[in-house]
Amino acid sequence: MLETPSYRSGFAGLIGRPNAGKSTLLNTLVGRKVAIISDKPQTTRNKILGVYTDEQAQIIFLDTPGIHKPRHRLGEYMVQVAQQTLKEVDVVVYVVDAAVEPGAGEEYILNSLKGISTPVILVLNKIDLISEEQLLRVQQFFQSRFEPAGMVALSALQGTNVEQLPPLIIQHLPPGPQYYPPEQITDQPARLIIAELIREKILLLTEEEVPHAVAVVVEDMLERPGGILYVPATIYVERDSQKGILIGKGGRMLKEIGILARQEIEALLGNKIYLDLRVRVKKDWRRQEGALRQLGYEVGRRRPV
Ligand SMILES: Nc1nc2c(ncn2[C@@H]2O[C@H](COP(=O)(O)OP(=O)(O)OP(=O)(O)O)[C@@H](O)[C@H]2O)c(=O)[nH]1
Repeated sequence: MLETPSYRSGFAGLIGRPNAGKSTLLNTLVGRKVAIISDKPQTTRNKILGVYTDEQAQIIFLDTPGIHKPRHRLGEYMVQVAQQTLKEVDVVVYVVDAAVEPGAGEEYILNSLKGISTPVILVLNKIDLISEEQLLRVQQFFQSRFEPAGMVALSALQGTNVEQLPPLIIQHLPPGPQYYPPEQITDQPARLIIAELIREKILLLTEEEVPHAVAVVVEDMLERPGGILYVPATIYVERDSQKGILIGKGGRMLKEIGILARQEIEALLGNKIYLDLRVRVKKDWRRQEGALRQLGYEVGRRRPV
């Protein structure tokens, strides 16, 4: 993990109408894996779309559900989630299709931005399709509605000016560590899958009351020298007796769970891993809202650390 005093890292909320070119932009910025990642169903509120890393900073792009599809009937919840996300991120990246005249969809988004003090970077996309006059017109339209903290006209598809975007975002990020190894585009789906695999092994090896009382949280995925991925994971149970069963005599049960899970995870990731399993008791976690939230069973912002 790179951690220098001048390094910056933080969250960018990606917004824009459907078809504005958000995925294309992320693909150009971050790499081809992003599209695959965004296909995976995820339950987290703030889905990580991709992670951009360079020498100066790391930008974690978050999805903003509820803002992308203004035509859909939105529950109050979705609107709240969207607003909340916009407030919580360090910077908002608003992607616009400059090849279409701004209409009701953009007005909806502009409205959502009202009353939010987060800096907004305006991306006028698809400049390969339009004349300079049209670009100027679109630019004026947006500038008459709000004050962007930065603006760039680019073509996500052709890559024109795309390199100008990260510096605009980075200047709004706080100092912080590199949360993810540079080659890792996102680890959310991987973490969830690994947690499920561990849980599956527990179900296989234990019986009765234990399986239902178990929650598994993969705390991190860190690259260690030699290409080994260090994966600390916590198994939560409700009672001391369950903890005893899971650990087993002389730690045998936990070891067995670890071996079985590790084999499958290595096959899945194609990487050597060091699985560091711990068992913790969280009394009656299933009944406690706070505990549930902590375990990721409810909406709530979780920094990826
Ligand atoms: N000509 C041109 N086409 C682009 C550009 N960027 C994106 N597109 C095209 O616009 C369409 C929509 O792009 P996406 O990246 O899927 O848009 P999106 O905002 O992610 O759309 P949703 O997933 O519906 O929210 C695709 O056909 C892209 O190829 C660009 O810079 N120039």
